[in-house]
Order: sequence, then C-alpha cells, then structure tokens
Amino acid sequence: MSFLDLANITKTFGPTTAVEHIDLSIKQGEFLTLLGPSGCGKTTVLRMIAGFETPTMGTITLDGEDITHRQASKRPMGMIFQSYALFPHLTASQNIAFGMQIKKLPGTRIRQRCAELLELVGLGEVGSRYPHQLSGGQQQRIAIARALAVEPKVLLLDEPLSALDAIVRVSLRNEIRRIQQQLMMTAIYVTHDQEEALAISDRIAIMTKGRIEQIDQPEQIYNHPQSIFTATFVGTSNQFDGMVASAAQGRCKVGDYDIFTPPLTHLNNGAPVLIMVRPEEVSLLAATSEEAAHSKGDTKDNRIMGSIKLRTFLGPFTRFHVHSNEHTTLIADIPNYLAKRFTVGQSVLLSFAPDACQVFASDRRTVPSQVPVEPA
Ligand SMILES: Nc1ncnc2c1ncn2[C@@H]1O[C@H](COP(=O)(O)OP(=O)(O)OP(=O)(O)O)[C@@H](O)[C@H]1O
Repeated sequence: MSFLDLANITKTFGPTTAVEHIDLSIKQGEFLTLLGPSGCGKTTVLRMIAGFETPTMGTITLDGEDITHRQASKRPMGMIFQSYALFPHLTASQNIAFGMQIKKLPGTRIRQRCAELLELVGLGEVGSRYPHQLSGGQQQRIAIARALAVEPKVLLLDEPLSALDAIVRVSLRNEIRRIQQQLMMTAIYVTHDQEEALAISDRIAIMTKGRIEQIDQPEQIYNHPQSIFTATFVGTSNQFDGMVASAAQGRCKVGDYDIFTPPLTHLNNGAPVLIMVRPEEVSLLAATSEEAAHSKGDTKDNRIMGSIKLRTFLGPFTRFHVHSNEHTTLIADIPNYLAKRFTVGQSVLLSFAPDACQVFASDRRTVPSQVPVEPA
C-alpha cells in the first residue's frame, strides 16, 4: 500500500515548467531514487515533498493525509543536503540534539538518543568535536544522525554524497542503505549518478524534462529500459539504426545485414528501430581462430567483423573499441582473463546474442548500411 503519494504534480517558476504532471507512489520503508540529468526537476520534486516549494497543481498525501499546503516545519520529514549544513558553532552531539531541544524533549532522553544515533552512524567517539574537526564523510554522517533525531516518517536526501571523494562515497552510500533498512525508513534520494542509484535503491524513477520516464527496480531499469532515453542515460550501449524485417521472427535489417533480436511483438514490419546492445553482452573472438570459425554456423548469435582500435584497462574488465569494416565503432567489455588474448590492430569477430538486443521504435531515418553483421 502506498505511503507517500504525489498526484498530478506540476511546478512552474514563472515561464519555466520544472515539473510536469508527475504521479509517484512510494511504499512505507521503500528507498526510491530520483535519477536524471541536471535541470530535469529532481530537486524541485524533493523540495515539494519537504514543503520548501508549493506545487502549482496536484496533491501530496502522506499516510492518508493531504500535506500539499502544510508548512515544512510541520511535516515529519528529515532532509539531508549535499553541503551537510551542520551548525559550525555546535559540536556533533549538539547538532544532533538541536531538533530534539526545539521539540522540548527531556534532557536525559536527548542525551540517550544522541548516543544511540552516534553509534548508528558509526561515530560513537566524536560527539564532542566541532564540524571543522570532522572529515566530509563524518560531517555527512552527523547530518544523517541529526535528520533522524526527530524520528521523521520520511528521509529526503538531495545529492548527499556529491561533495565526497570516490571511496568515501561508496562506503557512505552502503551505510545510508544499511541505516535505512535497519530503521525501515521511507527514503527519497536525489542523484545524477547512475551507479549510485543502481546500487542503493529499491526503485528508481528516471526523470527527464520535468517528467518521469520510467519507474522500476534497478535491474529492470538497466536490463529492460522502456525508452531510448532510459537506455542511453543509464549505462553504455552500442547502437544500430535499422528497420524491422520480421517482427514475428525477431529480425531487423541494418543496412544490408540482419540483426537477430527477440520477437518484436510491439512493432510492425518495416518500422524504423534503434537496436541497443550493452558492451558487456558483446564477446570477442579472434577472427582467424578455430573458435570463431566453429561457432559461425552454430548459433543464431549476431556477428560483426572488425579490428581493435583501442584497449582500455578499466580495473574489473577491459574495454575494447572495435572499428567495424564499415567504419562503425563498437564497444566490448571483456573480463580481464579473456582480454589478455587481444591486442590493438588485431582482427576480431564481435558476437552478441539476440536476447542481448533492446529494440526501440525510432523516429530517426534509417541510416545506410554501416555494420557488417554476419547472418547465422
Ligand atoms: N527557484 C527557482 N526559480 C526559477 N527556476 C527554478 C527554481 N528552481 C528550479 N528552477 C528551474 O527548474 C528546473 C528544474 O530544476 P531542479 O533544480 O529541480 O533540477 P535538478 O534535476 O535537481 O537539477 P540539478 O541536478 O542540476 O540540481 C530548472 O530549469 C531550474 O532552472
């Protein structure tokens, strides 16, 4: 059952429409991330939920109550900002205690809760330090403890990790997720970092131009994007412009060649399409190897001839840029133990399964043949 509901929310600032007809239902205890490019309206949605902005149209309901026009200070929400926003003249403990003192909780209760929260965020020993005596990551942990101190029903996080270095960012995002799950807290998180969104969320709402493009679990967003925008915004893709040759069989023409795909029940024969394949779905075979020759007639996999132009070691895998014989560059991400076999300049066969193809209706004009795909 839905806990926080945004119904038909629009927000305009003068001539600018920041958010347009958004519907969003968030379950209690759910971690939902708003992900999208700069200016797509993520922060505006969060600020309307917090009560810092009032929607131009639509309603916001929390736990069955209409809170659309309720003052921010009267909403049971805790907000965490990119800039930590701690009070510099107060110690870590005093920062955490601040909201509880405003609420006039008894001193013993405040001290006990401060100690609990410092433990929860893994900073039991720094309560007496001032913000300038803490690292960025520690300051953000204190900001999280401060937001949780008043026992909010919803935690709102606006790019909370953007100011931190890569290692702290990863460890703190795991901490945020742990704390959220431990407290079964409903959380709404804003980021433009796709890896962060995929790692931390129960569901992701992909936003563009003030609208929600797709809401889904991270795996679905990555593996089954519903639009070209989602597919290109999240992750890297090889792209082919083509045309449906047989929707029932799952076959598209890309220039003179066929690309085999899953059956295309949602498309008609002749429809222009954009076919996308993730680089980790593409395997490399040495063009002259027995393996390549043997596998040629074996499967319905798609195959493209080319030569390796660039080889980039990326830690867990190696990325190859392969220039096809018809001047298209394709990307293949290969596990390092296999990547050792391939060098720049080598002729290779790129191979990918029909199931690896995401096919979208396209309004682009089909480009002439650029990609030599060997039929199976
Ligand atoms: N107070 C405001 N006055 C006028 N325009 C605003 C205001 N707040 C936001 N906007 C505009 O609304 C649009 C959405 O802004 P918003 O900050 O919500 O985007 P965002 O997705 O959070 O971007 P970023 O990731 O860069 O923070 C932008 O065009 C922005 O310029």
